[in-house]
Amino acid sequence: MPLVSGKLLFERANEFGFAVGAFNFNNMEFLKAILEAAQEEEAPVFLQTTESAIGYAGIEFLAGMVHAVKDSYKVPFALHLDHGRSVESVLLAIRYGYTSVMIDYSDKPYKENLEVTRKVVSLCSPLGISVEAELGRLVGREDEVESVEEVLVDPEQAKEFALGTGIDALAPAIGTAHGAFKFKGEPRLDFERLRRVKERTNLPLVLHGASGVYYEYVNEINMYGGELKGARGVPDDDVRRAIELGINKVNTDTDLRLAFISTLRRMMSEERRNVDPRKFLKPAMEEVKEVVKRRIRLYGSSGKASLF
Ligand SMILES: O=C(CO)COP(=O)(O)O
Ligand SMILES: O=C[C@H](O)COP(=O)(O)O
Ligand SMILES: [Zn+2]
Ligand SMILES: [Zn+2]
Repeated sequence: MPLVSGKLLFERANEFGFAVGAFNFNNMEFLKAILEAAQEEEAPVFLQTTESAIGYAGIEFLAGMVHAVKDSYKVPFALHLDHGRSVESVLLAIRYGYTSVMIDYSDKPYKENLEVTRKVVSLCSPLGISVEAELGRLVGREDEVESVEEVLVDPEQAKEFALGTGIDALAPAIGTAHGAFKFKGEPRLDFERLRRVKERTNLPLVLHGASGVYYEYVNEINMYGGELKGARGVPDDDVRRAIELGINKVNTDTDLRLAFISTLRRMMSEERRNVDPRKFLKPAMEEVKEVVKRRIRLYGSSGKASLF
């Protein structure tokens, strides 16, 4: 039971009005931290890997670990390809037993996004694999953008795209960005746009670039030799509001990285004679688990494993 189709997670979350946490992993430490946090919170989760995670560890390791431990956990989880950039990536994920994929052609012309996404749905849907796609673009604070209209999702187009592709979930760009530097000034999400996308599509919606970039971690990193001045994330209240307006999957990667790196930086500075990596990695893994639990609670998905 634990390894389930993303379709199931998306449908229940949309029906019951909460969001499932989607957490990125590249190695055993993050995967274990996510699964243990989910188990303790009795929450469903998406375990997700990007193409660069696959480039780093190898898909056979990443998928292999998930398949090897899947019966040791009781909560339902999906193995998801995050930001798949080609049909080949999707085919590879299918071959390795992923139960959910994202095809991200959002930076290509609309028609191309529509056609490729439709093709991915035709490949995945008969296999019970869910498909997420993206409309609009997520831009970092360093990107030069002429106008907001140009990069944020168009609700009317979202409706047409949903009908034209048959996707299971849509990631609408509403003003967030990936990484630790999301906003130049005050955080600003376009909630009205989100409300309209939900109204027009009634699809499960996904919030990318949602990390909180918590002050404690940023501060600790800066204290122990890091350089993250000006880092800024999405406030918890904005995440809650987005979920109220129809977000059903929230992607978090940066918060896990910050939890991990802040612990490593502190430990390596404090334990100067230690040469056993496990003595650094274990507390870093524990801190990742803590932040995953914190995020799961924020999403309202604690205890929701019982719905499956
Ligand atoms: O959207 C994400 C992965 O797809 C991660 O976003 P963050 O960088 O805010 O954690
Ligand atoms: O897509 C969002 C990720 O946070 C970036 O991940 P990546 O460094 O594995 O590509
Ligand atoms: Zn994208
Ligand atoms: Zn993303």
